[in-house]
Amino acid sequence: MKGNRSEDPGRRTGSGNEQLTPRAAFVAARSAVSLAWRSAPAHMTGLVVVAVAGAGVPVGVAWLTRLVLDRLTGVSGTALLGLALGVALLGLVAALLPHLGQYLGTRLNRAAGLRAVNRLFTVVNSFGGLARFEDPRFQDRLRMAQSAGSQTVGRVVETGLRIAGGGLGVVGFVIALFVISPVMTGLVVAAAVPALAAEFRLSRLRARSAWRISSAQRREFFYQSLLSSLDAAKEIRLFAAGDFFKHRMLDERRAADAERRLVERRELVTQSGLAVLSALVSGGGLVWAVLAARQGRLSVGDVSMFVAAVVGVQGAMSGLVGSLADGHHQLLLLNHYMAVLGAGPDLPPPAGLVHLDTLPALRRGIELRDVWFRYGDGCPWVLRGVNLFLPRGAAVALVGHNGAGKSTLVKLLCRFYDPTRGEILWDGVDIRRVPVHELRRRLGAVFQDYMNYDLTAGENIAVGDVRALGDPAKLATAAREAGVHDVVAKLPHGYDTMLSRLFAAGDADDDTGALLSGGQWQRLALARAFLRTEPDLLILDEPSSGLDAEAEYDIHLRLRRYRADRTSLLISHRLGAVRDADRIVVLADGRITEEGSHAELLDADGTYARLFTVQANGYQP
Ligand SMILES: Nc1ncnc2c1ncn2[C@@H]1O[C@H](COP(=O)(O)OP(=O)(O)OP(=O)(O)O)[C@@H](O)[C@H]1O
Repeated sequence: MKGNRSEDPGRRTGSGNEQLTPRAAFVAARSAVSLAWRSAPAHMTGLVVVAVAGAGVPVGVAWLTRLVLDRLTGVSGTALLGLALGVALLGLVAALLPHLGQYLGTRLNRAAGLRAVNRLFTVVNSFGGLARFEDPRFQDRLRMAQSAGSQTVGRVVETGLRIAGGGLGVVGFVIALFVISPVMTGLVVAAAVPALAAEFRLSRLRARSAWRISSAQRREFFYQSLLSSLDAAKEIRLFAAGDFFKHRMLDERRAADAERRLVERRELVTQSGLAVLSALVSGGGLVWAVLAARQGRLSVGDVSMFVAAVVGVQGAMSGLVGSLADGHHQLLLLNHYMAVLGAGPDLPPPAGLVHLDTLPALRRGIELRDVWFRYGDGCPWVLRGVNLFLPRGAAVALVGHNGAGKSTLVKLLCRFYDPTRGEILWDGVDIRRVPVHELRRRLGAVFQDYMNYDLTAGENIAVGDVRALGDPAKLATAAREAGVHDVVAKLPHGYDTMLSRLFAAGDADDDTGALLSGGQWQRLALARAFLRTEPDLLILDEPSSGLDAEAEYDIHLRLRRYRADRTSLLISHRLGAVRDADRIVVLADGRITEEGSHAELLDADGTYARLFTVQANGYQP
C-alpha cells in the first residue's frame, strides 16, 4: 500500500515524546556541528578561541588576585604593579570576550540557519506525494523542524562550546579550590549533581511541552491568518464570523499558555530549590573560611581565593549545568529536524527503475489496471477496481457525480499517491518504476483547485515552467493560447504587474498591484499549463468552471485545438464541453459504469444520458 497515508514512514517518525537516545543525540549533534562548520568555518574557529579564553580568564584573575593580596608587602612595587596590571588586563579581556562571542555566535547561527533551512526545504521539495502534507502530525513535525533548523543548529555549536568552556572553567576552579579545601570541593561538586538531574528533567519537559504546544500554535496561526487574509475577508465580514474565529484563536492561545504555565511553575520550583542549595553550600563555606583564617590556617589571600573559587565553581557549575540542559533541549528539538531530513522518500520506487527520459514520447497509451484506492486504512474506498485505457492521441472525458472519485483518479495519474491495489501503466511500464519528476515532465495539467500566486502576472504563468521566466515571448504565447494576453497587457505594468494586494512589486511604495477576476485567474492557470507545449498527457480537471458562457465556449474551442492529436483527460460537469471527446467515461461510486462516445451513451440511456438530458432541459424554454 505504498503512498497510502497510514503506511508512510515519515508519519511514523515519532510522537514527539520519544526519549533522546545517546545515539540520536550524537547523530544530531554531529550533523549540527558539521553543518555549522560548512556554513561559517572562520566564525566557528573564532568562537572556539573565545570559549577557551573565556574559560581560562576567570581562573587567571583569581590566581593573580591571590598573588597580589599575599605579596602586598613582600615584593617590590614594580612587581606588584605588574601583577595588578595583569589582573586589570585579564579583567578587560573578560569584559570584551562575551561581546565578541555573541557577535561570532550570531553570525554563525545565521549562516548555519540558512544552510539548515535550505537543506530542510530541499528535502521537503523532494517529497513527491501529497500524503505527508495532509498529515497533521507530519505538519507539526515540519513546523518544529523549521524552527529547529532556522534557530537551533548554530546554537548547538555555541552551547557545545559553552559546555566545553564551562567544563574547563570548572576544572580550573576545582583545582584552585582543592588546593585550599578538598572537603569543600567535594561538597560544591556534589551539589551540582541534583542540579544536573533536575535541569535534564526540566529540558525534557520543555521539549515535550513544545511538541504539545505546536499543534495549538499552528491552529492559532491558522486563525490569525484567516482573520488577516484577503481571501477570507469577504465571507468573514458578510457572515460576521470574525469574532467566532477570534475566539477560536484565543482559545488555542490559552491552551498553549496553560501548557507553558505548567513548565514555568516547574521551572520556578526546581530553580528556587537549586538556588537555596547553592546558597547553603557557599554560605557554609564562607563561615568555614572565616573561622579558618581567624585560627591562622588560611591567609587573607587564601580567603579571597577561596571565596572566588567557591563562587567560581558554583557559577561555572551552574553555567555548565544550564548549558548541558540547553544542549539537551536543543538536541531534542533538532531530533524533529533530523526526523524530517531522514524521513526518506514518500513514494519509494520499487526495484527495476525505468527512466522515462530515455524513452520516446508516449506510443500506445496509459492504462489503469484494476486500480483500487483509499486515502487511509480507516477510510472508505474511493476507487474500486477501475480499468481504464487512455489511448495515445485520444481525448477521454471523465464525468460523474460529486465525490465519484474523478479528481482522485487524476491525482493517481500524476502519482501524488500510489494505488492501494492495482497498477497504472505508461506504455506498459508501471509508473511506480519511473522517477516521479520524469513522469511529471511528461504531463500538463490544470487542476480544479488551481493556485493564484501573489506574484507578478508573468511569474504566475512561468510557475508552469520556470525556464520561461526570462522569455517574455513564450509567456505571451501561452497567455494568448489561454485568451488572457489582452487582459495582462492592459495591466499597469503588463506582465510585471503584481497580482496581489499583499505585496508590492519591488518598490514598497508602488501601489500598482492588481487583482484579477475568477475567470481571468483561471485563464492564467491554463496559460501555466500551456507553457508545456508537448505534454504526453494533458489533464484538464474542470478547466472552465469559472468562465462565463462565451468565455467557456471560447476556451473549449482553444482547448480542442490544443488537445488535437494529444492524449488528454478532461473532467467537467458541463457535459456540453465533453460531448466531442473521443471517449466518455462515467465514474460512479469509484467504479466505471459507462463508457462510449456521446451518441453511444445517449443511446444506452444510462447515467450520462440522464445527466445530459437534465442539463439540456435547463436550456430549453
Ligand atoms: N485528500 C483526501 N483525503 C481524504 N479523502 C479525500 C481526499 N480527497 C478526496 N477525498 C474523498 O474522496 C472522495 C472522492 O473525491 P474526489 O475529489 O476524487 O471526487 P470528484 O469526483 O472529483 O468530486 P467533484 O466532482 O466534487 O470534484 C470524496 O468522498 C472525498 O471526500
